[in-house]
Amino acid sequence: MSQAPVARLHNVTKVIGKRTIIDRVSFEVHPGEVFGFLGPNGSGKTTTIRMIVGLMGLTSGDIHIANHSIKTAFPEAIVQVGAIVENPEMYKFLTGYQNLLHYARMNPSVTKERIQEVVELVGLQGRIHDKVKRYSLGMRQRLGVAQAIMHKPKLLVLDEPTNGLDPAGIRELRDYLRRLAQDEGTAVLVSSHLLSEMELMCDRVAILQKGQIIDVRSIRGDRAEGEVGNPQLTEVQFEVDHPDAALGILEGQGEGRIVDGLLLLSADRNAVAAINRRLVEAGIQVYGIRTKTKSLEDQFLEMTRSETIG
Ligand SMILES: Nc1ncnc2c1ncn2[C@@H]1O[C@H](COP(=O)(O)OP(=O)(O)OP(=O)(O)O)[C@@H](O)[C@H]1O
Repeated sequence: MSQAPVARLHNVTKVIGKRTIIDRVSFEVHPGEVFGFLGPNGSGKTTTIRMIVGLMGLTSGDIHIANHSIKTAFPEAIVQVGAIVENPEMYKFLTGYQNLLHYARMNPSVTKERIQEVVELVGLQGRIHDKVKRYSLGMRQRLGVAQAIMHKPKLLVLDEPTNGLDPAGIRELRDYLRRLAQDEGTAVLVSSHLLSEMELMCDRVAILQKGQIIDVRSIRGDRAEGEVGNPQLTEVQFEVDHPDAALGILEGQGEGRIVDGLLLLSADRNAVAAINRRLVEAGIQVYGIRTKTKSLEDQFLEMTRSETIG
């Protein structure tokens, strides 16, 4: 991507007491991108987000927002951030519009035209003059997002925005976040512990495990409609006469193991033919080869399984 990143985390580390909660986390979020911050409960998503939005200091490393360091140029950096980290405070006895007007008064740069614009962006135009107490959870969240983007921040940060939403609410959230990213060029950072939701919503995800980033990957673009997951990594099953010998021959060709007399390899799909040739040339009889494309779901579960086992 050629455009400068809106958010750049570089070796962000947080130590609380003697525990390193966040360990050298680095990633970038670009303009117009919906970026997922994915990790199991307790992996450190909220802590990282609190540092990005200035609610918590860093132990080391740095965060740049629109090229301003939050350590050395905090006011310039933070003005470019809109966020919903905890539940947004709304006056339930006022209408959605009155709530937005109330926040707009605190920020002289926000015009009535801008309020109208954000109301349309989040799709609340039909209900904006209803009292907030009559809003569903999804509508309250839209109002929260409308409020967070009123001052045209370059970065919008939402911590677990799908929590409590039904599938229709999640779909709507996805649609208006994409509209926001496309129409206003906003970089959107959303956290979640649910991969299935991130796959529907995001262009890229970073996977966090025990305070460390273990993977950053694209999850859109190269997959067909309805197909889930990234087709690059494949689990290949080789049925051979001597699995142990075959495993030895393939040492260094990717992760391998023997299960029920079958040799299982995690390998790039394109490498399968070369692996087969190597086995045959070494005198191994190959009776069958089966490939199974690992979905991002499989990989995420594999990556995070150690977390639950301990
Ligand atoms: N102020 C604190 N003092 C001590 N430990 C903390 C503090 N804040 C967070 N932690 C610990 O840091 C780890 C990461 O917590 P964090 O809330 O960032 O994770 P998370 O990925 O957002 O999880 P969840 O989805 O459950 O909120 C947890 O083990 C938590 O207990």
